[in-house]
Amino acid sequence: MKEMKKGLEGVVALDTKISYIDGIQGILKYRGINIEDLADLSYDAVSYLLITGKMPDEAELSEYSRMLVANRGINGKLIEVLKHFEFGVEALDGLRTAISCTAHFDEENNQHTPEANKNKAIKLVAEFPTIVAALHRASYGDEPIKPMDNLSHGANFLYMLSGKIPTDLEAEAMEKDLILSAEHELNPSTFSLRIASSTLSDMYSAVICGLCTLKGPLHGGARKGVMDMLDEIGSIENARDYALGKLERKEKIMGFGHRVYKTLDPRARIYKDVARRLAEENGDTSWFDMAEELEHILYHEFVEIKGKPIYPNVDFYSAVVYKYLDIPAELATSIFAMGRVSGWIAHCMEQYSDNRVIRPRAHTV
Ligand SMILES: CC(=O)SCCNC(=O)CCNC(=O)[C@H](O)C(C)(C)COP(=O)(O)OP(=O)(O)OC[C@H]1O[C@@H](n2cnc3c(N)ncnc32)[C@H](O)[C@@H]1OP(=O)(O)O
Ligand SMILES: O=C([O-])CC(=O)C(=O)O
Repeated sequence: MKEMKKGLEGVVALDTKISYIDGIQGILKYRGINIEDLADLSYDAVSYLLITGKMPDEAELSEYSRMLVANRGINGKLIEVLKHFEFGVEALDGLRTAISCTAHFDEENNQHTPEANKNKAIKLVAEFPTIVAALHRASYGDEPIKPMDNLSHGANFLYMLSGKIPTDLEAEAMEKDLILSAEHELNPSTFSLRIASSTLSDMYSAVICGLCTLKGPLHGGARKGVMDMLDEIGSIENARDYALGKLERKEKIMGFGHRVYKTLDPRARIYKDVARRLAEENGDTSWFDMAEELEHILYHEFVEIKGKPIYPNVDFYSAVVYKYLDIPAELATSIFAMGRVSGWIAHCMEQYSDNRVIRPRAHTV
């Protein structure tokens, strides 16, 4: 039996054309394009790029956006189901069940043709924001707000959440958030989705595997963890004691560290810039200042204790962005999933297109 690598660290499990990470230099590309360049596009364009492998031309993008807009509405039966969820702690529990319901309502669910999969992909990308917003409103006894056709994917989500049209900067922040969250090679949720896809299970089931794996606090759940942590710290003066206390108790600090990046996650840099701009627009930079202080403290403390720094990951400044967008912490993981769903679908399709069942071995002790 070969050497066992705990947590599969450094193990290469498959070939992919979808994304590329250089964890030493801090480079991330989707389909060969740097994340810094993608961050200025629309989520629709990036979603199309991830799923089809090709940057859309004007006509292709307009047709893709038209199809997404046409599929934003959700089934009335689903809205009735959402009203029965007790929720307020982690919306992803409701989202997971809701996606399972949408599979029941889709007659193509168990059809495995490329055409059926293309239709499922559109429905999933289009419906995620509507479901998350409707779930949230239902938890307060409010009726869902109908999607607005002329708003971008991100801006429409913010509108469906609160009923207010977002400012230009808020809309830009939401689009960027979805783009930056959309894809990250063989992260845990994508890996679990690829395993499900490799058994030739259907796309909804594979996406639900992704959702369930994203939820954990060591993965996408860390974004909510950061929002809760910022609340707990409360003010910049408390940041040092909080960080030192955590390190002394050998507890993980949410939003820091990464299996692959040994330098700053390139997405964190973009998020930080957006968070700073939102703080300035808001006229209250306290969340941003507290986060930046924590980043500096941890960097220096890690150098002191472990001889190397620790950096914020994608979940750190995204949480600060959510604070300024007035997004409740319990929605953070579900909003991450709204972006990631395009990457998941791309991986599901890539697995189907050149499949071998994923089945490693265990070392029996
Ligand atoms: C979207 C995403 O999934 S991004 C990641 C989101 N998750 C988080 O933010 C949770 C906090 N971070 C972590 O738990 C980890 O850094 C992970 C899960 C992201 C990566 O885990 P691994 O690659 O297994 O690293 P591991 O946990 O072994 O950490 C290596 C060392 O750094 C320390 N370390 C890593 N992250 C942190 C952290 N956030 N806070 C404190 N110490 C940390 C570990 O204690 C360990 O120290 P040791 O060598 O003295 O034992
Ligand atoms: O790649 C990972 O392990 C986690 C991550 O950053 C992501 O999923 O975006």
